Amino acid sequence: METVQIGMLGLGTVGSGVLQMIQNNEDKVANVTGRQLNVKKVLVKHPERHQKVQGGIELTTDIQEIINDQEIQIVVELIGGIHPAKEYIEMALRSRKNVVTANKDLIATYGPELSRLAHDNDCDLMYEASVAGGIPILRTINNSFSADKITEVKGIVNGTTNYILTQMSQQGWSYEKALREAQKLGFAEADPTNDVTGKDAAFKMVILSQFAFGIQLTINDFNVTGIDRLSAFDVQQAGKFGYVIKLVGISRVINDGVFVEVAPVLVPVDHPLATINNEYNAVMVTGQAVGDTLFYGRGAGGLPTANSVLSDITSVTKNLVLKTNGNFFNNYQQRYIPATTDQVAYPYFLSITMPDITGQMLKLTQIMTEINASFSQITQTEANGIARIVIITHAMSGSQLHEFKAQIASEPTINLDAAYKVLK
Ligand SMILES: NC(=O)C1=CN([C@@H]2O[C@H](COP(=O)(O)OP(=O)(O)OC[C@H]3O[C@@H](n4cnc5c(N)ncnc54)[C@H](OP(=O)(O)O)[C@@H]3O)[C@@H](O)[C@H]2O)C=CC1
Ligand SMILES: N[C@@H](CC=O)C(=O)O
Repeated sequence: METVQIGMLGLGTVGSGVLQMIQNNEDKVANVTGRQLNVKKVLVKHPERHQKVQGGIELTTDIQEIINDQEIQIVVELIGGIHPAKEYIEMALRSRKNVVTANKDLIATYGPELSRLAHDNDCDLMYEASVAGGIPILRTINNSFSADKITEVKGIVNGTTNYILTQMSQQGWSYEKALREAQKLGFAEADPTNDVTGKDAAFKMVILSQFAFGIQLTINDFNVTGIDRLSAFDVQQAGKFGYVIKLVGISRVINDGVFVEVAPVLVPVDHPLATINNEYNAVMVTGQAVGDTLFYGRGAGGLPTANSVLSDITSVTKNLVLKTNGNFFNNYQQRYIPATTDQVAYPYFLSITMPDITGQMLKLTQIMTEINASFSQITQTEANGIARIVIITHAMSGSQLHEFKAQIASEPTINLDAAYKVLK
């Protein structure tokens, strides 16, 4: 049987998982594709850390050793970040090597440019693992929603923050301890800033929106809020109201436009997304014909993510056998029209603090009446010289929220600490 030679860039959490899967499952892969897979060379930064690598695999710190190797037909990029990953992928594609990557930062930022380069060189560029780790969501949207009109894609698409929120609420861990553990387990990015600030989830929503709606966004086109400023008080108070707080990405068609956001939201405890814990992710895709569908699985971690990388490697291999490489991974294209804030209506959780509560409830009621909004739940507490009022509103538009914030800002003794959407 012929062998397809692979050059891998990176041998960290995901790279090690890919190596393990290729070695453990070679019979099945050969049966399915008609080819043996062999990882011939691996690019790393610190070769001294990888002395235990076996199986005749050559370690290198020089990308040219992979690019100039005529036997290598597939380059698997698992180093992460934009540079030098972008340049390495460009070199590989220009050398007519097919590319598989798990790099959402890169695909969300330069996906169209790299896809065009791949196409121009008759090569595949596939990136199933870039969204929701082990959940096969991109191919599912491509293949199984090819005719249905998708109206919304939303979900929990970052494993690190979901792990942190779960440990904080279920084990009472501090934010710092939960983050350290997520790093140890290999869920977090090399620099976890993108995880906790919502940027990693935003990259994934850019890619999901492209697959679901054919639109090309950047993460600067929509609001991105992470969990790094979420307070333990708000998490507890949401629980008392019957909600859990999750970092949720939403991409939703409203009239002719699309509303996109990544932010902490309150999810009712009986909503399917409320039950997604630890590093698990879930993506809910709503189609006009099919209605709601839910895809659930591990969103981070070596082997789950490696499974998605392997699904791309086997797809590329089948294309090599059939000589059909060079098609776009996704070629749906529509113009992006952002939904206006007037059109986007959700109930809100508003967390408000003040030194003294006297007369403030009346003030808040007046503001809500002025902006034509109303409360559905409200609670007040006082501790350590700080009074807090927490409100859940009925649905209000983004413009009403904006007006509420403006009026609160003009009140010297009232602070709006948090305003989170509430899922229905
Ligand atoms: N971890 C996860 O759960 C998931 C990760 N991803 C994505 O997969 C990719 C890889 O992630 P992960 O495995 O966690 O990352 P790691 O940080 O664990 O591993 C990165 C690897 O890349 C190597 N590397 C980094 N920079 C260079 C460079 N300039 N030249 C050569 N080698 C380099 C490192 O080498 P060395 O070991 O020698 O230092 C290391 O082996 C990222 O794009 C990430 O976003 C996607 C889904 C889930
Ligand atoms: N850091 C990411 C890894 C997978 O994409 C996450 O936590 O989800």
